[in-house]
Parts: sequence; structure tokens; C-alpha cells
Amino acid sequence: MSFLQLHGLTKKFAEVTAVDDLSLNVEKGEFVSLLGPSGCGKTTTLQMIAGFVDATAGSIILDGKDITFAKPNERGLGIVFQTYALFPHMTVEKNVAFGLEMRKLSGNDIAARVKEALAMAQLEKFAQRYPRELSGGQRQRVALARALVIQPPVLLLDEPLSNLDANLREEMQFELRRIQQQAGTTTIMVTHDQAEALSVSDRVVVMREGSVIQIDEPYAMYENPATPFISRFVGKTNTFPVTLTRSPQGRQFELDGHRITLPHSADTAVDDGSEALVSLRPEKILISRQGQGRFAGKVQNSFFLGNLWMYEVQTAFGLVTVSVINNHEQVYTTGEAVSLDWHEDSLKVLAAERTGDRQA
Ligand SMILES: Nc1ncnc2c1ncn2[C@@H]1O[C@H](COP(=O)(O)OP(=O)(O)OP(=O)(O)O)[C@@H](O)[C@H]1O
Repeated sequence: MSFLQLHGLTKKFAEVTAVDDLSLNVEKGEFVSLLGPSGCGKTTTLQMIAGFVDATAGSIILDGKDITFAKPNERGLGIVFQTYALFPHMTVEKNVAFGLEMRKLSGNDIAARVKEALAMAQLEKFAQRYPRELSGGQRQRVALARALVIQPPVLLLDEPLSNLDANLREEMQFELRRIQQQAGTTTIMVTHDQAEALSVSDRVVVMREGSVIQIDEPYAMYENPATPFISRFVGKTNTFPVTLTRSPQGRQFELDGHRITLPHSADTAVDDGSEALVSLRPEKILISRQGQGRFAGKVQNSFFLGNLWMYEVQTAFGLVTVSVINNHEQVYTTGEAVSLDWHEDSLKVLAAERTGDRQA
């Protein structure tokens, strides 16, 4: 039996269904992210788990116990809010000790556990500082230490890195993962940042309009998105509308005068003759000097991203984004004629979605 089980969890606010029949099993020690665009119901789900919002329907089972209607303090979960919500008038040490004092542990136990939590979050030398005397990353580590010191069965993180600047954010992603693994705490994080979800999670849950649309490990989610929406939301991709036909060699479509046969691995539930979208990641495309690949194009824009070059290439089938690792190789310039190619295994075929799904 899974450690945390959400069964058919639903929340309605008057006419708005914020969360619609959400089911999810989380294993002990697992790090699961709820990922999705603004308003998809991530925070409401987290708040139902925390007990701040009552479920309209469904149940929450933690370690075999039904906690659907338990009060937040009876659940004893660790929570880190977006704003950290540290006590400004308390030192780091006091902030971290607070939850243990409320639970009336002995002075010695409190001192030992605070010491351990501060060490885990690498905060020992800041123990006597006040939150205002800390950087954003240090405050975020205090919030984590404070949540973990009570040894909660589940740690809930609500956009924990969104207040940090880009560099620090990346650093803290790894730090967050390290601390979570060291503590071994089952963790659920809400985020709208796909890179963050992919880099720290054991599994990612993509939500849209209150519903779960895919649950997978990060690599599988990126490589095999279930819908065009996920292929655009999780990472960047190029999509081309095509019509699939069947031949003795397998499923085929035509692009810019070329017949392309899909490998069996890319076979799909899409019916023959119906419209489909082919998804092709920018880093899976090979760009070369004119004539070396199957598809002709012209570089319309190039962007230098440090580790990567991104090219937008105009082709007969639309604007294609290509990314190339910056390893001192040839750089293509705007206006240059190039050709593109790819390995057929890189193609993913997805059923075209309803109209509202066309914008990521
Ligand atoms: N207290 C409330 N009363 C009415 N509607 C609400 C309430 N809380 C949330 N909603 C609605 O429920 C839906 C889901 O909101 P929720 O905050 O869970 O989304 P989210 O995915 O966390 O979005 P964000 O990333 O912007 O925080 C939204 O349409 C929101 O407007």
C-alpha cells in the first residue's frame, strides 16, 4: 500500500472546479512534483493535503490512516511556503526549534535535533542571525530546516524556489534534492517551472484545468509526452501537423516532399488518415551546411545562450527551432542557407488535441 494516497480528490469553489477527481499514490521517501500552468489546481491540491482546504469529494490516506478531514496540526506535515514565513523576531536557531518547543520536547532533545537540522541545511554558522540578516537562499534553507526538524511524514513545498534569482534558484534545486534525500522525507512540491520539476523529482504530475494528464518519471515525461500540450510545456519542442498513412514499411507521413516512415517505437493510437502532430525536440535536430541534410532551410535568427546556440530556421514546413551545444564548432549566421535532418527515432507522434489545447 502506498504511503500517501489521494483518491478522487475534488475541490469546487462555487462554479469553479479547482481540482477534479485527482488520484495519486506516493511512495515513502519519494519526491513528487505537481507541475502545471497558473490556475490548474496545484496549490489547491497541496492545501487539501495540508488540511487548509477541505475536499469537496475524495479521500486522503496517509500511512494507512484516513486524514481527509483531520485538522492541519493533527496531520503533523512539514510545510514550506513560497514566502518562507520565518518568524522575524527569532534567530535562525529559534526558528528551527519552534516546532519542537510546541511539541514540548525536552531541552536536550531540542538542542540535538536543531543542531542536526542546521548541519543538514549547512546553516551552523548562521544560527544566531535573524532572518533579515540572511540572503534569500539562506532563508530558504532555514524554512526547510524548520519544516524537516519535526521529522514530518510528508514535506509539502509550495513554489519554494520562486523568490530566488535565476542562478541561486538552480543551485538551490540541487540543494533541495540533497537535503530531501538525506532526510528521506516523502515530499510533494508545487511548481510551474518545468526545469525545476524535472531536475529534483522522482516523478512529475502534470496538471491542467484541475485534472492530472500525465504522471511519469522526468526522463519518460520529457521523451514520451502524452499530449502536444505536455510536449510544449515540459521542455521546448517543434510540432508539425501531418496526416498519417499506412504502408507495408509502417506508418508514414509526408514532409517537404519527403516520405518519412515512423519507427515502430513511435507508432501511435492515431488512426490512419487522421491528423496528427509530430513533435521533434530542438536538440534532436542535426543542422549542417546546405545540401548535407534532407530538409532545406534558412537561418532566420540565432541566439547565443552560453552553453547552447539556438537557431530559428525557416523551412517549407514552418519555423523550426534547433539547439546546438556550444563546443566551438561551426556557427551559422542569420540569412545562411542550411539543411536539417534527424533520426526517425527522435520523432514523437501525438494525436491532435481539442482547439483549446493548441496554445501551450
Ligand atoms: N478560495 C478560492 N475561491 C474561489 N476560487 C478559487 C479559490 N482558490 C483557488 N480558486 C480557483 O481554483 C483554480 C485553481 O487554483 P490554484 O491556486 O489551485 O491553481 P495553481 O495551479 O496553484 O495556480 P498558481 O500557479 O497561479 O498558484 C483557479 O481557477 C483559482 O482561481
